[in-house]
Amino acid sequence: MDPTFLTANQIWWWIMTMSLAGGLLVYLYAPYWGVRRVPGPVTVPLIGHIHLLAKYGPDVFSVLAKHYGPIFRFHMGRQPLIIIADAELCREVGIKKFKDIPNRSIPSPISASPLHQKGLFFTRDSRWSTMRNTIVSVYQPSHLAGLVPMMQAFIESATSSLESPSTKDNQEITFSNLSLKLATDVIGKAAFGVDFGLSGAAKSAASQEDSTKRKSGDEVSDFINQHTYSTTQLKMDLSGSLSIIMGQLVPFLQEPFWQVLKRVPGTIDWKVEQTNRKLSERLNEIVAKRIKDGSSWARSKDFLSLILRAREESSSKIHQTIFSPDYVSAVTYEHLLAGSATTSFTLSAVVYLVSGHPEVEKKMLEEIDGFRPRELIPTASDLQTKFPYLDKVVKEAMRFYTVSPLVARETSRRVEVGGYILPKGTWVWLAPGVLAKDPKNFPEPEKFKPERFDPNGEEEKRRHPYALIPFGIGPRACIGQKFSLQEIKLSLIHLYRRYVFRHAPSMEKPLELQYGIVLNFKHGVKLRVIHRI
Ligand code: HEM
Repeated sequence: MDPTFLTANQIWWWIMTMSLAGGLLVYLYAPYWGVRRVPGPVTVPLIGHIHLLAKYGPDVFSVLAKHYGPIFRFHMGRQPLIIIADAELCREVGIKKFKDIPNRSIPSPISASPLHQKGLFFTRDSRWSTMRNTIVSVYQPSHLAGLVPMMQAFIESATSSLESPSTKDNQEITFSNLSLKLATDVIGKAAFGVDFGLSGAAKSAASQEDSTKRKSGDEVSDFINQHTYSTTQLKMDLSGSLSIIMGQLVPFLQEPFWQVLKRVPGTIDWKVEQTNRKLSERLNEIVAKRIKDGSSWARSKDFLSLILRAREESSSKIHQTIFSPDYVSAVTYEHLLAGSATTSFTLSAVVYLVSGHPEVEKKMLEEIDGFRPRELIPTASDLQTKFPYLDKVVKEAMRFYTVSPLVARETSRRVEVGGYILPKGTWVWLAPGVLAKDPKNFPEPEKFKPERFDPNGEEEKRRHPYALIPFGIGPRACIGQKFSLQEIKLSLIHLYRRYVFRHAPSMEKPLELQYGIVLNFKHGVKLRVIHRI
């Protein structure tokens, strides 16, 4: 046979191979093509820019913003993100063009988890607005004000170990553990009406209005372990499960990988599946029981009861369908997810920063000590109006360590942003973490200076109104903002009436952070406790 001629079979294989290679190239480059005019670094096939995350850590977006300007491309594997690193452009995306960009993109760690997808965070369009309008009523100021005694009871409980006679000055504690237990207990009670009992002995006010019997210790810690595992596996870099990694690199392979690996005992995917299934079953049980018990939760003020009541009272069929039991479970669980790690991180960040800045600590103590009598628990209104310096300290800590440095959005139609036309389905991510370190709005951004928020100061007057957006922006901004600030300020007042803190010798310098679904402390916040009284 003449070797220069190919057989029909060989030609067929050649065409197939070329078509597959061409198809794969189109698949890998299609999302890039629509946004190719937006500037960005050169992409590495398959991994995109993920290696830059490893190189620069959480600062990667500030580094890229300096180089490429206020709007640039960052590829998570095949998926381009259009990063918005400018306050005015954030206003454009989050508020002015909200109708064109109303939803969040669903990152691959979430796409395999219906539990995480059915909450408010990832629901879309009209389902989201109906859910949000109902849920928002739970955050009325009068309801939040009524939560102060419950929050205070958990704060006292969580900090009671610091007061024990055996506790000596200079005792070293991992404050971030204490604050996570506290925040999880508070949100567990507020969301489910269940006392998880992590913060120590449950105190009276927390237990009094408890319509649900306290669960046994084992059952609760099991639930919390599952919650922690499920949350910490939602990783954005390449350290998650194999199916999540595939989802980052070649998204269409995520589902088949997940379907296979979740059946293979010992793999992370299998463990995640087991955990999420148990978590969902547990949540569905709580919801089903609450629906069955009917009148017994009629006066309960927890989030789950309020949602169920709104659902019962609504004559609208749509309402009942939108709040089907699985969505009620998801949205209630989401509170635990969205409200515990974020609030706890912020509280720990404040205490860590104040411990290293005695001049800030002095002013804060003067203000807290000036609120009398000493035993008086501030009301919600006191918290909002009588602690202006504390407000500045919390704001500055949230600027210094922005717990959600990125806020995900997705275009619903073709839209122009910052001079670029973005096709429908483009992932547009706001970068509050970059804005917070922009010297245009925050001179000397690496200095911890609560005074920069002085309303009469030049810096505050000159600053763009959306330069600090740790809770996001526009109609989709954080629903729990007032809830968490109330809890954080109440905790700080309780703590600083009794103690001050210093960095423990075992605390690393500089502080190391790690990227998960939100920012976290790599080795915890370790402090020495000094009694004031
Ligand atoms: C310091 C504490 C917190 C921080 C920094 C924080 C931050 C955020 C951010 C940045 C967003 C995205 C906003 C956007 O897309 O514009 C968000 C959304 C959300 N947060 Fe928070 N959060 C905190 C506490 C809480 C708490 C305590 C809860 C629940 C009680 C909560 C529930 C939610 C929910 C449900 C959403 C989704 C809202 C929607 O899509 O309509 N968060 N949060």
